[in-house]
Amino acid sequence: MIHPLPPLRSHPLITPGPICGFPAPTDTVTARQPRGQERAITGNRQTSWAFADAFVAEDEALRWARDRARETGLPSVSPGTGAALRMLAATVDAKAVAEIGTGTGVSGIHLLHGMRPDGVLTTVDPEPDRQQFARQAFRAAGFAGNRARFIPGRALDVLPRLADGGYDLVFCDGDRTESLEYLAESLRLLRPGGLVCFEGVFADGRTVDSGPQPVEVLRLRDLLRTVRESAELVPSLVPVGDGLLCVVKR
Ligand SMILES: C[S@@+](CC[C@H](N)C(=O)[O-])C[C@H]1O[C@@H](n2cnc3c(N)ncnc32)[C@H](O)[C@@H]1O
Repeated sequence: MIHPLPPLRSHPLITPGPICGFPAPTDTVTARQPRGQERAITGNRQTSWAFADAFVAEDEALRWARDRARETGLPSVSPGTGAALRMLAATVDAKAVAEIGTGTGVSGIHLLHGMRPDGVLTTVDPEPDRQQFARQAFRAAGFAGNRARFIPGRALDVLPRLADGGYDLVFCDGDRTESLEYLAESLRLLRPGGLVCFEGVFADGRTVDSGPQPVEVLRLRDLLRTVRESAELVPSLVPVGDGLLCVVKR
């Protein structure tokens, strides 16, 4: 006997009414003039971008960590970038993740959510006050103290002390002028099949701007060229947040 599927709305995980900011259903579509249509599509693209960035909801601990970052004028990963990091950590079944640039812990919480329940995040930042906020945020998010190892210091002083091939994922969100050095260190730290991600490679649009650019943008371009030309790497530049460069080490 075939049981008819229940209507979608009656599923316990699906709430009736507008969800995730979808517009209300409509029966009528008004024909538009071509120019109006172009404007609408451009507007829809921006709305789609904002929709994608807010697609995965953030909890109280993440909001707290974001507020601490905002108070100190520190950028943190966007919700969409956080969701991508969480998904990527889950995809590689990450047990060991290294993070450059702890900040107040926004990216760290997302990474920990995606990692295995016994996974450990090693996070490096020269500012102990920021790491202290991150420690509190991780606790508020429900992670046991042994899930994170906080190392105060600059990445290029600390990373050489970490084990070769011992990491599933490296997330780089520190000093953009050191991007190429972070790549070299990350490739040493990663196991084959591991993943390195770089936050902020669009540099607010300056990476593709033809005008004169600061050294951090020139280094980001060097990074992009290097990963694109390497036969050992599988790169993808994901247009989320301010640009997330993801690179798999074969
Ligand atoms: C953009 S914030 C990181 C935000 C964090 N990933 C988040 O989403 O919450 C950049 C951080 O990198 C740190 N930083 C700057 N230079 C660094 C270096 N050489 N090594 C490691 N971290 C560095 C800064 O102190 C700052 O906390």
